[in-house]
Amino acid sequence: MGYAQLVIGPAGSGKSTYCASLHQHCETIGRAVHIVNLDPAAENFDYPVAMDIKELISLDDVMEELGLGPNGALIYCMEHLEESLDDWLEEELENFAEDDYIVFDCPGQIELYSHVPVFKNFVEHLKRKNINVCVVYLLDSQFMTDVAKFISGCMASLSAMIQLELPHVNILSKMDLVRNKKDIEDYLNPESQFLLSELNQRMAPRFGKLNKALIELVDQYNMVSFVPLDLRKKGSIQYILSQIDMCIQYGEDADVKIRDFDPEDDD
Ligand SMILES: Nc1nc2c(ncn2[C@@H]2O[C@H](COP(=O)(O)OP(=O)(O)OP(=O)(O)O)[C@@H](O)[C@H]2O)c(=O)[nH]1
Repeated sequence: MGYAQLVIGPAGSGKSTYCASLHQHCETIGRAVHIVNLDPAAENFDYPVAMDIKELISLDDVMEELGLGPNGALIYCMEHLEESLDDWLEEELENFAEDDYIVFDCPGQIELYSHVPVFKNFVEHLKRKNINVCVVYLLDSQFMTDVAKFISGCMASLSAMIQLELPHVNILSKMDLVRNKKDIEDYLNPESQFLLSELNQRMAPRFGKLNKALIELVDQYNMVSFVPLDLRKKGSIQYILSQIDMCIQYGEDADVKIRDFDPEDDD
């Protein structure tokens, strides 16, 4: 049995930074984790790259040779990955041991998880290899300055949840940039009518029913349960890792002791 995280989220939400911090943390606690780059446009990495899609195909080559723009070229690259699941991916996965823990750092184009079936097929392939996969969706905490951005971020996460049908952990990234916790509490409290009243204020009255339905959808899918990630706090990444481990049943048989961590603690 192997284990994997599929790290997704909008562009710039902090996916690669999370992967690098996770790698560093695992190194400190003596736990093996392999980070894989699945972004054909990525250039610089703060973690050792265990496997790289750019060895299969690179965005620059596709743009140059096919005369495509960045978005078209990205879709082309990912469709090429999809076509190469049984050969390139299969061969690359052979370099890992059966019970290895792999973290896939994915591109930020959100349509890859909502419209295009590439990641659906990618995770199906991993499942056939007996790998337990968890989706880790990062949302930038700065989205919580704007109700429309927050709702669209939630909807994107929800689409990925429905499309990929995997255990799913939502992370609120860049918590070090949140000056006042009160600012985000309103967004995360389903009881407060804050989101609905903000949306209603923004839009014409005829959208009232639509706004209500959207907010109910967010509540029903438990989308408000975000785990905060504050890289300044020592226990933050370990807390997130333990949540994900639980989802994919990693280390169930091992005698692992994880210090209880309260994400609200400052140390
Ligand atoms: N303050 C702060 N900045 C962060 C944090 N995480 C990421 N950043 C910054 O946010 C920017 C984007 O971070 P990345 O990790 O490259 O984000 P990404 O989601 O991998 O981006 P794409 O690959 O473009 O989709 C960089 O400038 C990071 O330094 C964080 O926890 N706190």
